[in-house]
Amino acid sequence: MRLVAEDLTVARADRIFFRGVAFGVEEGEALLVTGPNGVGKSTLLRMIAGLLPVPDGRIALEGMDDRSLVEASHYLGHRNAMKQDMSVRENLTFWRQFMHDDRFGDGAPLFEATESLGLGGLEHLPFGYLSAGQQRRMAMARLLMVHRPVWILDEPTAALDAASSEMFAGLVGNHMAAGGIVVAATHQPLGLDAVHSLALDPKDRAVEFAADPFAQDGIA
Ligand SMILES: Nc1ncnc2c1ncn2[C@@H]1O[C@H](COP(=O)(O)OP(=O)(O)OP(=O)(O)O)[C@@H](O)[C@H]1O
Repeated sequence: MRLVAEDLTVARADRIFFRGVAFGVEEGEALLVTGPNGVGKSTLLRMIAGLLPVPDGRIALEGMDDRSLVEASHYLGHRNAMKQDMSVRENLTFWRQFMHDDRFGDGAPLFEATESLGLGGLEHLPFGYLSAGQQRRMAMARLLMVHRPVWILDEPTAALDAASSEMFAGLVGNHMAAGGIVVAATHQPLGLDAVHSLALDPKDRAVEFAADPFAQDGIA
């Protein structure tokens, strides 16, 4: 299994940020995407996750003929994608049912996943009752509850204290040791081995408009 990008154009709506982006990430490796605010890290991650179109070039997961990159990926964005008024258990159960795929086998049971994140016993609470760091960690439980070989993580540790960041680095390290691939946008080192880095530099930004910059169609 290998995640590859070739001659990729990174663009959002009608704005082209970078051309010719390329990388390759093997099993057991991570790619850290770095760069200042607004440079295009989240845009690139959303393209890899299939949430934004690829205007030019190619992103693919090679060596998994029966599964597309989107099917093989977990995407943890800036936001946690959990309903504030629903309990933690209801939120996580929804995600397991929504993402379950027999081809990948079963993940950890709900209570084991929350325990692994140091949050066992809080499953009955409305998600909105948890602190910002607890919410972030609970959102990570779905990475454990549903197997996906590729984890796409947007600033995963932004709300976490040092101990929680270290715990998360351990989970990511386990995923990589089991042959998983990680792509993470981050402003902080994640403490991982086998890491490639892709620094998006504003100096290299293309900043082109692909079409009428005032057109509203296609705003993602
Ligand atoms: N929905 C959208 N439609 C059009 N442009 C957007 C949209 N969301 C973000 N942008 C623009 O795309 C550019 C890149 O944003 P992006 O979120 O990818 O940056 P980033 O590197 O992840 O930043 P940060 O470090 O602040 O998270 C920014 O100029 C931003 O204003």
